[in-house]
Amino acid sequence: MLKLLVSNLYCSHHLTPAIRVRSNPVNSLLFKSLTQLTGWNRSSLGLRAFSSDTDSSAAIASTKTHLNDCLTVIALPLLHKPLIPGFYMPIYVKDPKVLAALQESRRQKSPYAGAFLLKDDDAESTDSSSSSETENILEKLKGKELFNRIHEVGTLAQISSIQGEQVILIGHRRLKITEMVSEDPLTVKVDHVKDEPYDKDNDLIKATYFEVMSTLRDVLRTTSLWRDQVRTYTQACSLYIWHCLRHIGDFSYAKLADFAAGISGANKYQIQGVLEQLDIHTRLGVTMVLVKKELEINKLQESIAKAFEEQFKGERHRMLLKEQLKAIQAKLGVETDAKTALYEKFRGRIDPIKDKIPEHVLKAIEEELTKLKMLETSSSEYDVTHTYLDWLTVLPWGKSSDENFDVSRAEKILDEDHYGLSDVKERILEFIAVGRLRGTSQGKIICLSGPPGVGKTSIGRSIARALDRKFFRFSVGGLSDVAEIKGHRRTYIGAMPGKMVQCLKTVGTENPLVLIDEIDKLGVKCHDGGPASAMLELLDPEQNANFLDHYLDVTIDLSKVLFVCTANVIDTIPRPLLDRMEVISLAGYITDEKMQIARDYLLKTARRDCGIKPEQVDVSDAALLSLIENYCREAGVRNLQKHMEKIFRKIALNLVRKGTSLEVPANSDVVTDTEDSKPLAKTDLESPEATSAEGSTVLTDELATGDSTEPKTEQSVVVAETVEKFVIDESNLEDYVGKPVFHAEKIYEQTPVGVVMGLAWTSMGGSTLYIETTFVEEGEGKGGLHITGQLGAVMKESAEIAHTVARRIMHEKEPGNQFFAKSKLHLHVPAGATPKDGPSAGCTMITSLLSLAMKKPVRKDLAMTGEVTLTGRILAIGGVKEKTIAARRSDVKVIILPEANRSDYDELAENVKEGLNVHFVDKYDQIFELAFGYDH
Ligand SMILES: Nc1ncnc2c1ncn2[C@@H]1O[C@H](COP(=O)(O)OP(=O)(O)OP(=O)(O)O)[C@@H](O)[C@H]1O
Repeated sequence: MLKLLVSNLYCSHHLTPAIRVRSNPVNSLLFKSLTQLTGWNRSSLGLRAFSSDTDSSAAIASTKTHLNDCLTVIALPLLHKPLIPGFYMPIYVKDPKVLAALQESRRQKSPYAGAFLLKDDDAESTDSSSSSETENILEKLKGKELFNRIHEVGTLAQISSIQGEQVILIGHRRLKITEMVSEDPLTVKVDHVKDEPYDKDNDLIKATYFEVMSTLRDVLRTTSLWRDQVRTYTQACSLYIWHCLRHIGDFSYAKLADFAAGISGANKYQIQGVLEQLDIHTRLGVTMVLVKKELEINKLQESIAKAFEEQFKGERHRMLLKEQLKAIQAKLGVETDAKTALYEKFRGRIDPIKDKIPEHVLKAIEEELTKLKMLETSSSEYDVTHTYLDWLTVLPWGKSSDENFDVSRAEKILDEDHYGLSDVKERILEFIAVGRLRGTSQGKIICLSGPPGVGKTSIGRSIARALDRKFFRFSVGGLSDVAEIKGHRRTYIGAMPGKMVQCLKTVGTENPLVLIDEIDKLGVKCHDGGPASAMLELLDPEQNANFLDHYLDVTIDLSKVLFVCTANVIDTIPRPLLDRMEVISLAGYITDEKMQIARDYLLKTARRDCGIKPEQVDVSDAALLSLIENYCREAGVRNLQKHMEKIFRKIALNLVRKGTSLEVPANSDVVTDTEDSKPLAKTDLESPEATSAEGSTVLTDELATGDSTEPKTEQSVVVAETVEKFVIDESNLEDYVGKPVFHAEKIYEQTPVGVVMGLAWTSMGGSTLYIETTFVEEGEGKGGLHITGQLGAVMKESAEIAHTVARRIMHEKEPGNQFFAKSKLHLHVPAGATPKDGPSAGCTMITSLLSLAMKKPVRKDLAMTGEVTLTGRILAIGGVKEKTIAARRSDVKVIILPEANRSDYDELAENVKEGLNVHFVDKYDQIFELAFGYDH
């Protein structure tokens, strides 16, 4: 309707007299834009004064014939609406005979024809017909049949131009058919119909005239399409409207009625009614009804627009509104093929699972689908809706993998994948057993904490395999943007959902096991603590049943997801998160354990990954031990694994160089060794990032199938005839991995006076460290302690306490000893570059100071740990397991631990405690005896 209005208005010759053109820049712009919008040129816009009922029409096209002479004309049928005098109308003439006749009449300087509206046939509804169907109707209608189908009253039309089949008509005056002259082309005799005379001063006519005029002004002002175009395209249009409005007053009563009818969105019969109406007052009355209706429609559109705008604020929704208006305007019910296909695709996704999709999500999907139908495919809003629907419909609504709570199977898988870790495995089995009894393992967050490379991630993967859940991993180390977790709002360009939604899409089930790596390195320092609270929202079983991703904008249920977090230390995990977690600690491995892991797991995996057969390599135990002790002194086995890979890569290169390689790709996981063909902990399709360097804060993710992937053994492998065997032992290890990085951890074979070994714990695991004290100078009143070694505040205080306690003990043991009173001492903790802190070195410091004061070294192979109070009480410390393992690594034979840690020690596995002589103390005096008594 509005579209018609625009086309009529632009093309109306009624308006052209109103534009008094002067040559100035604004007018030039005006005509430029009008010609752009209408496709008309300057002359065809009829810029000179033009009256539709006078001879001056010659100004538009040079004609010889006087209008009054046009009494026999070719009858042109009009399909969509009648031609109102003063308006132009392009039509398509397919019939070559009619076209030729029209061209001939132009050549003879009598370019006129009669334009008559076609009556509807009951069987054909031309309004809804497509253009091709319409052409068919016109092609079929000829001669008498056509004569019977056209309205009697029509318009004398000037043939302004003929381009191909397009003929442009300009309406001049009303005609009435009197008789048919010839059939092909249909030619008719016509009378020129005159308006009935009327009294210009009649108040009733005047009032109707003004009412039509003011309503018309309102229509022009309120038509949103006009306003939009004026705002968007060109200022010249506003000038144009301004001219229209100003000069409507210049129209005669009859012309005003015609103009109003022409620009209204009324249907063709209503306009035909205006055309046939010769009584001016009645014509004005009828058009008044039409324009008032137009105004009402405009107002309705306005209020719909406002309501929409209020409901959906922001640019995105304004665009949506525009699209909807366009859709209304064009009355488009036809979708493009692409759009229909897309619509069908989404329908195909949701229709089979409708009952499983939560109601609120289904509602959102349906709304978006309706919107998609109305949007233009070229609009940006269409793309946004398309992507949004893609996400909403692709999520695994109601789709879960069947959970397996078979404890013995789980035990087998855990053992298959990991050596040792019996306490950890036990905890996991307990967890699975509870899941079996409850029927679900929901509502728990497991946190695996421990130093790098101890197998936290791979344990997570094994749990997924044991439970038959899909596996997804992502790291949150250093993450500070909440959007990574909760997604971006859809209004942002390139908006994406958060990691969790991406995870669900990737795994395709509602109940995966999600491993969140490095939760202790979550960026909590950001001003609103965003990531931590977003994490809480994600992990907390109370909240995650209604997790709101900003992009999805509908809540999703994450309560079926099993979350496993990993952390190096638990101190930095935000407290509310930690409270909800079930922490399982992995302390690190002793040398024996590493040997087992290296031989039974890492070596085989590394060899297989390099495509080397078992009979081609022999790695001796001595070589493995040397690797562990001299190259990879770490709590975990990551570095050890890297060294193994390095060795096998070198062997692979040698094999290939010597041409004795197997004829399989180096990265193939084909093995012929049946002994080695048992599955080795591979639950997933590992991404390269999954084995990235320690401490990496790069956000990575990976997908695992959760299914066991048995190594392929059947594939045929051609083995070279002579298989060279590579033997790796201590003597040639350097050729493969270079010079040893570490030498013995012990700096001293026998600790000298003033030096005592302590036990420390860091996020990288446990380690041994020496406390060294030495005498600086002596003098009256010079007693004091200088401290170095990058010690933190707590450790510095601990040194001061140790100095005081040592002085008191010395005073008790040797009352005359003035050593502490007169000596300036220096206490240092190597290595100087490593920052250290904590109170657990208190007892070691006292012992070191007393050793110096008494000039007596402590007993051999002794290490200790414990916090000391000013009165000499020994308090509990943390990391007993890590410290014990570190002591074993350094060949310590005697360790002193606080009595309060006895139970922690008792819980340790026998192999960890093996060969250790442990003493539990609660007073420093006991340590004094143990360190200097030598008898024990
Ligand atoms: N007990 C074990 N038995 C067999 N293999 C192990 C064991 N512990 C660790 N590994 C292996 O060591 C490698 C490193 O383990 P993983 O990546 O799981 O360490 P992590 O504790 O997650 O380290 P980070 O804290 O750096 O993420 C893996 O290949 C893993 O299979």
